[in-house]
Amino acid sequence: MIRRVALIGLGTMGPGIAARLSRGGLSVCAYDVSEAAVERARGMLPVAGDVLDRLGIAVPSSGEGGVRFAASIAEAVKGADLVIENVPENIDVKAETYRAIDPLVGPEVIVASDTSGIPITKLQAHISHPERMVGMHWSNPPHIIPMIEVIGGERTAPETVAAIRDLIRSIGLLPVVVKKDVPGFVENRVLYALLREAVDLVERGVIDAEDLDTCVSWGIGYKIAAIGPMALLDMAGLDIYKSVSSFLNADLSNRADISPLVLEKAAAGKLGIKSGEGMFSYTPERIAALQKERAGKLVAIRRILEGRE
Ligand SMILES: NC(=O)C1=CN([C@@H]2O[C@H](COP(=O)(O)OP(=O)(O)OC[C@H]3O[C@@H](n4cnc5c(N)ncnc54)[C@H](O)[C@@H]3O)[C@@H](O)[C@H]2O)C=CC1
Ligand SMILES: Cc1ncc(C(=O)O)c(C(=O)O)c1O
Repeated sequence: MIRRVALIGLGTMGPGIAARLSRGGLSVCAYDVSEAAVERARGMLPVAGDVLDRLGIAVPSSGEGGVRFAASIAEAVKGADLVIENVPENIDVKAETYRAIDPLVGPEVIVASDTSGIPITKLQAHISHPERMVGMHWSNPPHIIPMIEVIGGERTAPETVAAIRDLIRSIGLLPVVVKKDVPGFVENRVLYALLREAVDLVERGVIDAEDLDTCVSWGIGYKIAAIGPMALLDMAGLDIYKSVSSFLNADLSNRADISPLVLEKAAAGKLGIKSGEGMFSYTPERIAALQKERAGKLVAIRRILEGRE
C-alpha cells in the first residue's frame, strides 16, 4: 500500500502535486536542489489548499497527509513507497536524478515520472529496477485538473501500472491508462497538434494572439470540456468530417521543427508568466490576478462538470 511519497522537484508542478497528494491522505516529503524553489513551494501550499477547499476536497479527518521538506534527496526518499520525479523535461537531468535515487531505494519502491512525453522505455534504461518505473503524467495546474495519465514502458510490470492507477483512483482522481508508450502519450499529442496549428496561424498573420485565444476558448475549448473529440465527431457527423478533412488536412501545419516565433521569444528570455513576457506581457499584479481568476473559473467549471452545481 502506498502511504509515503517522495516528491523530487518543486517547480511549476511540484507544489500543486504535493498539496493534492496530501489532501488524499498521503504523507509527502518534498525536495528541490533550489532553495528558492523550496521557499516558493512553501508559499504555494496554502494557496493550493484554499483552491482544494473550494473544490470540496476535505482535509483527511484521520489526520493523515501533510507535506514536509527534506534537506537532501536521501532524506526525501527515506521510507518512501513511491518516488515521483518532477525535474525538468531533459533526459540527462532526469537520468542523473534516477542515478541519485537508485542506490537509496529498495526494489519494492515505485519510481514515477511526471514527464510531459519522454517515453518511459527511455527513462527506465537509467534505473536498476525498470519493472517498478512508470509514467504518472499530471496536467497543469495539478491540484485542479483531475485526470492523470499512467504509462508503462516496455519493461514496466503490469502490477506497477495497476498500483499507480489504483492509487490515483483511491484519492478521488481520474487515471487514464495509456496502452502504448508513444512520445507525448495522449494528452500532449493532442495538445501539441492544437498548439502547432495555433502558433502557425498567429505566425502567418491569419489572426492576432488575443483573437486566437477567444476563438479557441469560446469555440472548441468550451465545447470540448463537455463533449470529447470522439463524441464530437459523432455530433458533427462523420460525413462532415470526411468532407472537411478531404481538403483541410493537407493544408494544416505539419512542421516538424520548432516555430521561429517560439524560438525567437525563448532566445530573448520571453518564456511567459515565469519571465513576465511570452506571447503576452505580464506585471506581477496581473499574474496574481490571472492566477486567482483562472483557479476560480476552473473550480466553477469542474463543479458543474461533476454535476455538483
Ligand atoms: N509545466 C507544465 O505545465 C507541466 C510539466 N510537466 C512535466 O513535469 C516535470 C517538471 O516540470 P516543471 O515543474 O514545469 O519544471 P520546472 O523547471 O518548473 O521545475 C523543475 C524543478 O526541478 C528542480 N530540480 C532540477 N534538478 C533537480 C534534482 N536533481 N533534484 C531535485 N530537484 C531538481 C529545479 O530546481 C526546479 O525547481 C517535467 O518533466 C515537465 O515536462 C508535466 C505536466 C505539465
Ligand atoms: C504547453 C504544455 N506542455 C505540456 C503540458 C503537460 O501536460 O505536460 C502542459 C499542461 O498544460 O499540462 C502544457 O500546457
